[in-house]
Amino acid sequence: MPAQKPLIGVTLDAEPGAPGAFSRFPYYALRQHYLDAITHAGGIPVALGHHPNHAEALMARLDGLVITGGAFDLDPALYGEAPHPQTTPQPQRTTAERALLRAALARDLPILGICGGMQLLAVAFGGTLIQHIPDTHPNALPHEQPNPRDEPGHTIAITPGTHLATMTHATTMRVNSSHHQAVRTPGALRISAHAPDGIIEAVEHPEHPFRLGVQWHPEFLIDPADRNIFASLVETARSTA
Ligand SMILES: N[C@@H](CCC(=O)NCCCC(=O)O)C(=O)O
Repeated sequence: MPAQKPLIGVTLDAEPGAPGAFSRFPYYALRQHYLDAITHAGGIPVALGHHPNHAEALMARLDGLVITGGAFDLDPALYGEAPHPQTTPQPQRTTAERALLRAALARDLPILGICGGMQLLAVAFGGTLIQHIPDTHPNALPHEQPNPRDEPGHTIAITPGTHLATMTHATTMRVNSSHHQAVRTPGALRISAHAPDGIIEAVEHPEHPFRLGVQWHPEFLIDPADRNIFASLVETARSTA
């Protein structure tokens, strides 16, 4: 009997609703790329709403977790800082995602954090963030790339000997970029990729086979190695289900 496809939870963005928007009422939102990338890798994606009290029951039924990105920022109080003027928290989403992350960690599930999700993962392991790259890194690359997000914005160098290097079989990747913040210190995680300007582009847990955060959006599948990331997530979820 073929192995069952693993169920991979995927966090959602939330919009308040407005006349002329998708709905006048509050709604969840998510680009289709996320669910498509998991499906193409052999998993079954499951969209997760913002109900922290469901987190443990949900992760008990799921085999992995993807914490997606969004046009918002973590509350800097989570890493001991005062807010920067350019920092825009989304408390309801962060509360829900922190509960899902805690529940997934407690069950030793594979976790992929994408963009803002990488930042949440780093902070959960004691890391800190750069709240607004242009202020502290004036010579940085344009990490909010001017060209379309389905095109590469810059390259990254992958740290040899890391899980990211092993799963991608790559030393460099071409990635898109859509962020104004970045990981400043990785806490208990290790750095597995940098941009040419030194900005941290990936972090991972050194002992766990798949607790990975990436600053770019691999769900666009721009670089062939992006497919390896989702394949490794699904295979880890399948083998540990
Ligand atoms: N706080 C982060 C958020 C970056 C991020 O998740 N961007 C994604 C944009 C929307 C999307 O396409 O998902 C930062 O700005 O650094």
